[in-house]
Amino acid sequence: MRVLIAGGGTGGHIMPALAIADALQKQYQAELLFVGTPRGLESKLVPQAGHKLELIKVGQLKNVSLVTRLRTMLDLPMSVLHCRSLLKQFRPDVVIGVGGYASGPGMVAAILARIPTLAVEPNAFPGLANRLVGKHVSAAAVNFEPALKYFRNAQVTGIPVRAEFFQLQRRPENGLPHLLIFGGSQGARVLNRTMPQVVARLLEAVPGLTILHQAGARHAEETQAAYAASGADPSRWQVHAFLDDMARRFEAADLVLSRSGASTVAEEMAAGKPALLVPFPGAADDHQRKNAEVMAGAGAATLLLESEMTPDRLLESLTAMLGNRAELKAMGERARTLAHPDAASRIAAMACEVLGPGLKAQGSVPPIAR
Ligand SMILES: CC(=O)N[C@H]1[C@@H](OP(=O)(O)OP(=O)(O)OC[C@H]2O[C@@H](n3ccc(=O)[nH]c3=O)[C@H](O)[C@@H]2O)O[C@H](CO)[C@@H](O)[C@@H]1O
Repeated sequence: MRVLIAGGGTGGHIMPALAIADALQKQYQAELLFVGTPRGLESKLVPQAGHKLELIKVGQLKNVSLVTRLRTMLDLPMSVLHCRSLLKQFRPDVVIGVGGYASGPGMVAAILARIPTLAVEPNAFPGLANRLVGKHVSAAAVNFEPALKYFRNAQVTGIPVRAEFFQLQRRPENGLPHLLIFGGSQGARVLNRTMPQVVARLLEAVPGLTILHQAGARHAEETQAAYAASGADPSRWQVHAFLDDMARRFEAADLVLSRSGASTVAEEMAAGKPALLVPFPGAADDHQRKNAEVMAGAGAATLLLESEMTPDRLLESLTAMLGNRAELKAMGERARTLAHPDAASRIAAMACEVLGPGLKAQGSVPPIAR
């Protein structure tokens, strides 16, 4: 079967797309083509993973000036036409839209050409592209239940997370507490600025606590300096620019303080880690807040809005959470029940399900577990 995967932008879109591609190749020997934009992370990550990538021009619509929005609107028919010619050349049996810039034109072109489509939505509130095509797709795979209503034939499959997040050792009952702080791939300025103001008091309030803080490449130096100037015992905290071995870092943590990007939250669920979530308020349509609400609603995380996050409120929340190990453990277990270890294979199976019966008969397509 031939599958075209459209979309990208940030790691949050492209990482799940690559995992789905992997499952499609392994389970169904699928032939793949990615369609993305030159400014998205896909232009680096997709060729690196050994896949073919076609680039189209698509502008931004969210959180940009009116002029940029108008230009994007004017460019859109051209992007759809470009996708249409790619569809003619590649002749996919199904088009998967993973959200992000190239997803909208790719899916619109497929729907107009009556090619089966599968939308993948990582966030609790879908992005603009997926909201526009949601009711016209053949089926949709979503990460969170609140997103179901925006699509036709939608199922909660979760989004793929690296396998090692599911295989972590449980924390020892009586070990010294450890806090992991990270703000997504670029770090979170508000965490970088607020933590140094409270770290000395936090370490005093929670005996034995150690902290690992990922600050992002651009802010690591100043965050490190602010921690150093805080007077906190330097043997009990570390600041890093980026963490390559995130699963191991999760394993060592009793609590994670983070943003609530879709993959971040999915990894916390997979790892069974309780979290204090501070959604990025600038995320399109405030979707990080909705992602966080799903985890908090299940009793697996505490939600702290950036607008309400004074240093004292942050200190209070961290001290209260770290001071109650039994509750942290229970929250972690609740997080684990929300995880979806079979997300990639279920999404690959859904891609097969939306094909016509003739094509389905060519591959061994397992029924979708409901
Ligand atoms: C600012 C913004 O709009 N971000 C969006 C973007 O998230 P973005 O791609 O930034 O964030 P996600 O939380 O989805 O993923 C971050 C990924 O980076 C990894 N990581 C991070 C730091 C580090 O040091 N090492 C490391 O490996 C994490 O383990 C995770 O796998 O796409 C997501 C999926 O649509 C959205 O939910 C987010 O709201």
